[in-house]
Amino acid sequence: MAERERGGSTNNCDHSGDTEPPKSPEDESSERPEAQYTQDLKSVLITSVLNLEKLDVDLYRGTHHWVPRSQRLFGGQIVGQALVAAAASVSDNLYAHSLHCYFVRAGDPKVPVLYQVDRTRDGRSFTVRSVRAIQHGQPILICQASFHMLQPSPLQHQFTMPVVPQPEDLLTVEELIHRYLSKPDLAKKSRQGLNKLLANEVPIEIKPVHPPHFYRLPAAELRKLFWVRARGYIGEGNMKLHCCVAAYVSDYAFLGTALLPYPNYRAQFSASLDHAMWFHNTFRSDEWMLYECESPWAGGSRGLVQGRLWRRDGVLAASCSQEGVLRVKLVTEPSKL
Ligand SMILES: CCCC(=O)SCCNC(=O)CCNC(=O)[C@H](O)C(C)(C)COP(=O)(O)OP(=O)(O)OC[C@H]1O[C@@H](n2cnc3c(N)ncnc32)[C@H](O)[C@@H]1OP(=O)(O)O
Repeated sequence: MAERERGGSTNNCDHSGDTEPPKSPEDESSERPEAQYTQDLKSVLITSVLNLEKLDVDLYRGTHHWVPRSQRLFGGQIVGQALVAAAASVSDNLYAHSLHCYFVRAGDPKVPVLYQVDRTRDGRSFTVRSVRAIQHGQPILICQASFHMLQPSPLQHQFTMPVVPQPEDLLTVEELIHRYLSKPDLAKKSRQGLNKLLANEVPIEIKPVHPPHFYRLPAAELRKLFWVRARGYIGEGNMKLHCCVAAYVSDYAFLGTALLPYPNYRAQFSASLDHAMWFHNTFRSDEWMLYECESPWAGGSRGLVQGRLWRRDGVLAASCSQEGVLRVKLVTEPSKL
């Protein structure tokens, strides 16, 4: 990991000495042998994106890796970095259980983001942190994160994970794009669009359960299901870090779920307004998780989306919610992703 100056880095992603949360037998998920991981490159999410530079007590600086075409900062990056900053000031026996964020200004990809942490309260079992992400002297995100000491309880239930094909039986987005690109009759404009998508250096891997029809109007599909994991190796590490990675991942393509019932409309302007997450169980963000996304409501140029991140053994890892502004126009072609 590249060392940062001035007091080192926050996520200290190796965390090899960190205490891990106790595991129940169903928590033991080992889908890829450790030997195979070691051949992979370390995830850029932990070497760079979530590796904040510590400037002072409770003050950090984060830089950008992948910037979306909108040229505003990716919301998941800001939430993930805010959670890294918050987690740095809580003790090792506390785990993030929820966060609530508002995106109040568009992030500027030309300058870094400062994260200022307020130690709101240290309780007996719960600890709360407030984080302001700042650019040009003004907040772009306000985030509240709460951490909890593990406390066993007889109350325990969850929904059941949807039955879907396993990731090994599905293609990645890149493989799907290559398949389209191999079609000789593909229009030049479509080819250019797909090549642009390929050039995206998104640090996460995705396998859609229902492969998108990039250039045909899809049948109205109300639920989005895809397998997702961080690119590269993160390792058992500590659970706080996996939550930060999941926060990053959870915002990717999330708001688009609210457009699924409207294949004839394309977003002219879309931006997430808020983002909330609840962490339920231990998981590894560098292992395949099923992201089940649905939109219970849209109206008034806004849409609400809700998501569930499932471990592949059927354990509910996290739940997410987001509202976004969606200003659309009528089109004859569907969106490209
Ligand atoms: C989908 C990707 C997921 C993401 O990661 S998004 C990244 C994370 N989220 C964000 O960056 C959002 C940050 N927050 C913000 O930018 C602002 O708070 C937010 C949501 C724009 C609201 O700020 P306001 O000042 O109230 O802005 P606004 O809504 O009035 O204008 C925003 C742009 O929309 C335009 N607009 C306003 N009313 C419109 C209308 N009726 N029809 C079409 N366009 C309209 C308005 O001109 C403005 O455009 P522009 O930014 O000036 O180019």
